[in-house]
Amino acid sequence: MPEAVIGVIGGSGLYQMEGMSEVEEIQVETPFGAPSDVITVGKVEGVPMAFLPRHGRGHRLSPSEVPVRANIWALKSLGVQYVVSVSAVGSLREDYAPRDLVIPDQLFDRTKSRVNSFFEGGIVVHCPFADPFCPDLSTLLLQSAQELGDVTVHEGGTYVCMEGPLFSTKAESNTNRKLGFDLIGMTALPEAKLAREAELCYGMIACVTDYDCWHDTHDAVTVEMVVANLSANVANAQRILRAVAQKVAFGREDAACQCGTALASAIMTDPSRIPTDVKEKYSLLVEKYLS
Ligand SMILES: CSC[C@H]1O[C@H](OP(=O)(O)O)[C@H](O)[C@@H]1O
Ligand SMILES: Nc1ncnc2[nH]cnc12
Repeated sequence: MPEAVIGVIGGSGLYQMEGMSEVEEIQVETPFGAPSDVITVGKVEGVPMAFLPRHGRGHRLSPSEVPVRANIWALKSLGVQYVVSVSAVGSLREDYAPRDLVIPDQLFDRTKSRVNSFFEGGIVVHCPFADPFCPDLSTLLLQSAQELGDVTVHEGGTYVCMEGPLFSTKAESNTNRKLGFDLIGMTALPEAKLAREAELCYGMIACVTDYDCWHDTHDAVTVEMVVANLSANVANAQRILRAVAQKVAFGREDAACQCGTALASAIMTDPSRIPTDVKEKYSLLVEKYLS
């Protein structure tokens, strides 16, 4: 199997990575089934990258249907260390305007029916998650966006993840604003949690597509509005990805973040009590701690 240092999960409007060379399409199987689609592995600016469209090509999977465990496992199995999510988001504050980009730094979970962990069936793991986004990767994303010089990018913000697929009511949107949330979307969770369990650095380029439905002088969000604003943003997201790929090309051996050791003191179960078949199933994630 080809290897890649950086994995990109393309959200709404981003179904392929432009400018990739030496491209191979790989159908990866995982203990959690198949990912959203084939994974495209190739080189971007000479750096090996894996690209996966979160909703599948043609946007076939709703946010609740995305096979998140398979997606993260598949990227890990390709050697990925850095995962960048590109996501369409609604803005809950005036100064984060449609077509701006945001590198968020916090998440709030309002999902209702999603599996949040890889670990089950005889192995219990509690990972730290106070800072859900990798600070190092987020800094690289921010710097790369700023270096473009012609995009508006905001540093930080709390993304509240709703279940969807319907957009929020006005009561929900206004409440989310009062609670201090900055952005709303439907897909960052459990993706960020699973990336942490897989010891991957996870960061997001959030593309603001609308003001949800709270803003008196803007129409409530529609898919048409999202798509129109996204097409303007996706090209910029790809420019940032090209720059970031070059900055992470050599992997994270000297990284300051803790992402690569997130499981080091998180496995609660007495190793002697973990059944052999469970150890085997999870070897991609836990072998270095259990052998
Ligand atoms: C098409 S608007 C709603 C849709 O867009 C976002 O998806 P993604 O994060 O994959 O870009 C949002 O979370 C919803 O799934
Ligand atoms: N307003 C919104 N609510 C939830 N997800 C979104 N994705 C893009 N805009 C959104």
